[in-house]
Amino acid sequence: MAFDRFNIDTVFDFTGRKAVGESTQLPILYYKYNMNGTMTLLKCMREHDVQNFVFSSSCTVYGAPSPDNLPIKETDPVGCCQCPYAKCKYFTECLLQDLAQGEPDYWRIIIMRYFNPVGAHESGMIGEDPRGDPQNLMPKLAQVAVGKRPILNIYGEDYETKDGSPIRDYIHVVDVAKAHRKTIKNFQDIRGTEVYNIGTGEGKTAWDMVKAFEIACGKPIAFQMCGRRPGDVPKIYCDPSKAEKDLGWRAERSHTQMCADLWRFYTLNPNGYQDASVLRESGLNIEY
Ligand SMILES: O=c1ccn([C@@H]2O[C@H](COP(=O)(O)OP(=O)(O)O[C@H]3O[C@H](CO)[C@@H](O)[C@H](O)[C@H]3O)[C@@H](O)[C@H]2O)c(=O)[nH]1
Repeated sequence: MAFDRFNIDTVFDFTGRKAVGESTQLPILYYKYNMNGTMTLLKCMREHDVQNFVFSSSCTVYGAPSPDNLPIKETDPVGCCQCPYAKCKYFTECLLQDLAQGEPDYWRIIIMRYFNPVGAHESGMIGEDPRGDPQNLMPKLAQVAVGKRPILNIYGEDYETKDGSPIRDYIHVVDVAKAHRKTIKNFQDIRGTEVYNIGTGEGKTAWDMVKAFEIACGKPIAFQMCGRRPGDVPKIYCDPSKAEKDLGWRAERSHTQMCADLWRFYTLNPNGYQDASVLRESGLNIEY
């Protein structure tokens, strides 16, 4: 087991399934993967005296916030969740709070509430390679652009937004990675749990992302308007100022850069990581 073989002081838990719509169809799978895995990990950590834990949570724990309550802060209410995926994140946050209350001088737990991470590393060598049918907007958009999928469904045209499509706080995945690096220096100041919003603070509609992606790939995206997707919230974006104050982190990359980097990854890797052995053998060393 890794805990016996290595001298571990901090665990980052990135595991789990992550599709809102899919979770409404497969709740047992979500409860099994997204909660049992983290519980087992925490048990092993305690047995091996590892105190520092960073949990990948999600903005979905805020449920569907009132438009008057945006941008959303870490202190705003959580738990009124719209789908099983979100409930698993919320229940795991509850477990972490309970652990910290039980042993306040032992655990040092950072909960990162990601908004919508998208994009790829600017080298075009590291990106998302979904197995099977992707559920999220950006990989689907990229698949339409490369011709792997005929058309993009746009879920909802009657939300109260400038173009009728839902608003999200899309954040470049490299900015998310950088936020994690910042946490490592901060554990000495943490007792119990600390929660951070990891977003840009700016809301974009699904249409904004489609238009930005069309510019990145230089071609129109075939689309069709569909009804609302179960479990979707109309509008959410965050106040990320706590992460800036405590961790010295803020998002630096725009939504146009997210699209450009994602498109570079797809054009350089049309078969995803099927060719990953080539990457390993090349001795690639990517700097963050
Ligand atoms: O084919 C698609 C897929 C999505 N959307 C819309 O695009 C937006 C974003 O959807 P998606 O990319 O699936 O993200 P979310 O449902 O907002 O949830 C994502 O973002 C959360 C916050 O980080 C994560 O916790 C979840 O894992 C992740 O699925 C939503 O308005 C969807 O309705 C479409 O219009 N068509």
